[in-house]
Amino acid sequence: MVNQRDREPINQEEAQRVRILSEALPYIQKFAGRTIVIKYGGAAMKDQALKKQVIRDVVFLSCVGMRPIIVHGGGPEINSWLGKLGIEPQFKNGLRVTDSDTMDVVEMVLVGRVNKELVELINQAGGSAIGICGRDGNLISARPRGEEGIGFVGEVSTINPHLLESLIKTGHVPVISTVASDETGQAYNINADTVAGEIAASLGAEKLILLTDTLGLLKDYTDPSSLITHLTIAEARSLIATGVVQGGMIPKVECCIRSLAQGVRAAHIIDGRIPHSILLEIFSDEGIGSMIVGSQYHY
Ligand SMILES: Nc1ncnc2c1ncn2[C@@H]1O[C@H](COP(=O)(O)OP(=O)(O)O)[C@@H](O)[C@H]1O
Ligand SMILES: CC(=O)N[C@@H](CCC(=O)OP(=O)(O)O)C(=O)O
Repeated sequence: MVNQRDREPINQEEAQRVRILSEALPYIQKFAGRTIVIKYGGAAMKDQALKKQVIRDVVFLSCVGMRPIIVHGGGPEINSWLGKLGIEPQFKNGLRVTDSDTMDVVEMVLVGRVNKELVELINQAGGSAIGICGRDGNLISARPRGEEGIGFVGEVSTINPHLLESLIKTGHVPVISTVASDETGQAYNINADTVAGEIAASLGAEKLILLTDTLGLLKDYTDPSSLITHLTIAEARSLIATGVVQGGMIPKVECCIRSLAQGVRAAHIIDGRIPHSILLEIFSDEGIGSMIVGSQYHY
């Protein structure tokens, strides 16, 4: 071991490392014990190296005393398995048309593959993940969305947060697939953004973070320099009404608004393609991507 008096003076690289660690302290203190719901979308899951960084970020949050929960998607992987089985994926208003065969594939892919891979990666990175779907512990009761010709697409009827509360209190990281059943046991396919928003609301989460494949909310989504960094619920509603927010971004903004109205403190739409985007969001004042807040929020 080097005697302290013989040690070289701290070099620039070490100084930088120490500064970064020291700057993290106020955020660790602010968010320790707080629940952070992260929706990890299939679009941001395509790159295996990035996926491992997302997982490390989640394990980091858990190790410093925060309570992360992952709600995952997996749309591209479902499409790929449907293709292997000769079934053409179909969508209506961004939601998958889910007949009985498609429902079986959705459940097999989300619960059997995507969920277990994420659980495995978290555990390999030193965390303790538990994979569940809406059916486990009566977490989510589903009801049909009831739109003509859309099949077994569901929406959340109720959330029972007790199982999640006991898992996060004991340091586990719940990893949730968004398949749930109704009172007859019929399975439904629910959009993962919607589920993440409802879970965040039911737990009074500190933050809802939606990881996707765009910088955040853009005024003009062909122009990256038009990123909207901060906005209120009212401004978010007007972006939908004026058509600035379109397609797959509509359910994201809607679930942010719904969760904020039910007490979540801040909702973030961030770019999962940026390495360590979760840490960049949580451990800096400026954050990244777009942050939507309720009117009572103080920066
Ligand atoms: N105003 C906007 N700002 C940014 N992206 C937008 C906007 N309006 C629509 N989009 C689209 O929404 C997409 C994200 O939704 P989606 O593809 O459903 O993501 P995920 O698979 O992560 O759930 C973006 O890639 C972008 O094409
Ligand atoms: C009803 C509906 O569309 N369900 C989605 C559920 C998965 C999901 O939301 O995945 P992403 O977040 O990767 O898009 C689907 O079947 O693709």
